[in-house]
Amino acid sequence: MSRKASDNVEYTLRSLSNLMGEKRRRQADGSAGSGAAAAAGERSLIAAESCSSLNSAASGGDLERAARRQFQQDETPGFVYVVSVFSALGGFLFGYDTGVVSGALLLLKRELNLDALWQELLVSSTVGAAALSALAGGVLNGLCGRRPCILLASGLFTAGAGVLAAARDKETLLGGRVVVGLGIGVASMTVPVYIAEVAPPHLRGRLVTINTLFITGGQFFASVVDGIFSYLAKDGWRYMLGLSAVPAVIQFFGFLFLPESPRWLIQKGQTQRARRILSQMRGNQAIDEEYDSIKNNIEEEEKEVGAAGPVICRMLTYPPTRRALIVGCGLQMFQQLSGINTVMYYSATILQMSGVEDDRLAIWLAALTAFINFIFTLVGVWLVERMGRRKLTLGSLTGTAVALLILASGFLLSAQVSPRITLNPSDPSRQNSTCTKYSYCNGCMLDPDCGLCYKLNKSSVVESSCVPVDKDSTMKAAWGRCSNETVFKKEGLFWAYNFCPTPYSWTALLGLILYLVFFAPGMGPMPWTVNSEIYPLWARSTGNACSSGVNWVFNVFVSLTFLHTAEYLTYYGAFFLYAGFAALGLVFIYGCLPETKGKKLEEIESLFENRLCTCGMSDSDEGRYIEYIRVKGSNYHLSDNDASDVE
Ligand SMILES: O[C@H]1[C@H](O)[C@@H](O)[C@H](O)[C@@H](O)[C@H]1O
Repeated sequence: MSRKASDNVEYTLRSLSNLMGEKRRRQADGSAGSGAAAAAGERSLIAAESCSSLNSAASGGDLERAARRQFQQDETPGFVYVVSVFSALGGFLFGYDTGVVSGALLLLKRELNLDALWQELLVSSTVGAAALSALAGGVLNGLCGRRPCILLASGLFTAGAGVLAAARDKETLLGGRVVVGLGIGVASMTVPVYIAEVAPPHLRGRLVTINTLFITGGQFFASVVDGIFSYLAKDGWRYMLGLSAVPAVIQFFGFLFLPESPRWLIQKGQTQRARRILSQMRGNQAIDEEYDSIKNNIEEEEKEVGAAGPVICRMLTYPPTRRALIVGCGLQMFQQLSGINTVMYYSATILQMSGVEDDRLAIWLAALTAFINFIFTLVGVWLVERMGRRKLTLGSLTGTAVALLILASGFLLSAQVSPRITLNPSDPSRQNSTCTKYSYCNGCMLDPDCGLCYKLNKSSVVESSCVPVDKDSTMKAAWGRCSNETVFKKEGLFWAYNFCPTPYSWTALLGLILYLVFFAPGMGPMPWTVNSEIYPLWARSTGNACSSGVNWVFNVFVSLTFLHTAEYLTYYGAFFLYAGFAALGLVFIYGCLPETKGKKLEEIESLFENRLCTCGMSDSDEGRYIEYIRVKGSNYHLSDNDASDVE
């Protein structure tokens, strides 16, 4: 089954064009002349061959013109983009439905009187359901194909949005959130696979990364919708939760007209349909070679791995797929362990900590955070085919780890200069409260039931007291000086829930911004992109199901443990811990993640033939651009050093 890259030969004038461009650049440098002559003498590669088309274009000018003409004609048809964008609506819904709930909860908890447990249930039920359905999605994808799974996901999104918008009680809401979660899980594992399978190799990274762009776009859009409808105290949450039906319906109807993945069809023996769809996706480009390569690959796979036993067992017993699975799941695990969702969730507090007093402003600034995540994912779309997956992921995770250290240091410095509590007012209802036991703001801040009421003298905190927070709104105290928002603000009092006002708060803000700038282009999208390409066809659905499942399981794990981790290790401890995970992830990625840029899906398996985690050793080869050119049945392997041979 293993195919050496050199077996997958490609006759490509585009490569010639690239090589000639390189040659021209060298000539312009004035240094190419002698080198070119020597190299040409050594291997008069192309000229010596009897390829009539090349011979007829013997002069460099003709050849170049022919290459350019071919290059211009080889344009990717718009259809591939249409298909990718329609599929990526699944990513948008994933982002929207995971992002919108925080704003909806602010309104819901008042209207339906939700306690902490119910709020927690409404958030984690979706993520938990997504974990389960991502795992089940593997079987569905293998049996029914990618298209029915995308249709199923959009159906679930639509149904879930309808139930949520019309819900009369919390139980119905819970049901709706579970249905939406089932849709998210199926979409999160199917969409990247589908896009990777229809995209041409040179655009695959970019098109799959667009799916993550849609995820972060969905999160941004959700935060804007939350901001807008937060002004509508009654039923605002119905609009927030119901709006996702719009893109879901668009995707559903769009996909009724869009095709199945040609690779899946070939695997199922529906070769005529597969050929038709493949040529639709490739426009004027010849598809024979790609078609044969996919077909041969499937046949070889069947011969070598056999079809007996569950796919996951076959994957685990066959070393290349076992290694790919470890890399894919490892990437997803480290994505979540670097704390993205905690940082996003916590952004409003970090912003408040840095001096944003107004609650509404904090909501809008949280939308700004989501916007930074979105815009820098766009940078990733731009970079992925330039830098390649490996360098982009390594660079991104290094920056993420440094940003986490800055974020943690911000919290650490703030904790060290944590204001002292100087006033201890007694509860008028004489109820016992834990809040009075804290002598410093730091302890008060970590207790979810308490907040700090204080005044400012220049920039120092004075007359501070730790008092219970109002059960309905974390923006004010349950009783005392800070219990009436309009009055206490007029009197020059401030209320801090979840944070302590200190002169170092800006460090945390800097850490937050740097975190998003570095995380979003690489660690955000690459785990999804890489997973969509590293498994051979027979293992692709199962591989993606497992790795998406790992992503969701760690997502739940990190979100559920954050508050406890912060309680035991304090905030800075929690962020130092994430920085530690990011550092471990760096070692893992440096050692184990091979470069998949520009390779055909069928070639990628050969990257996992060597022992696991030996990629770091071959880093020096990475920059070399390798082209395989078939000239009348012969295979030539040209490194960039051979560019001069072409003319
Ligand atoms: O790739 C995405 C993206 O980075 C999102 O912002 C994040 O919320 C998801 O958990 C992650 O899987």
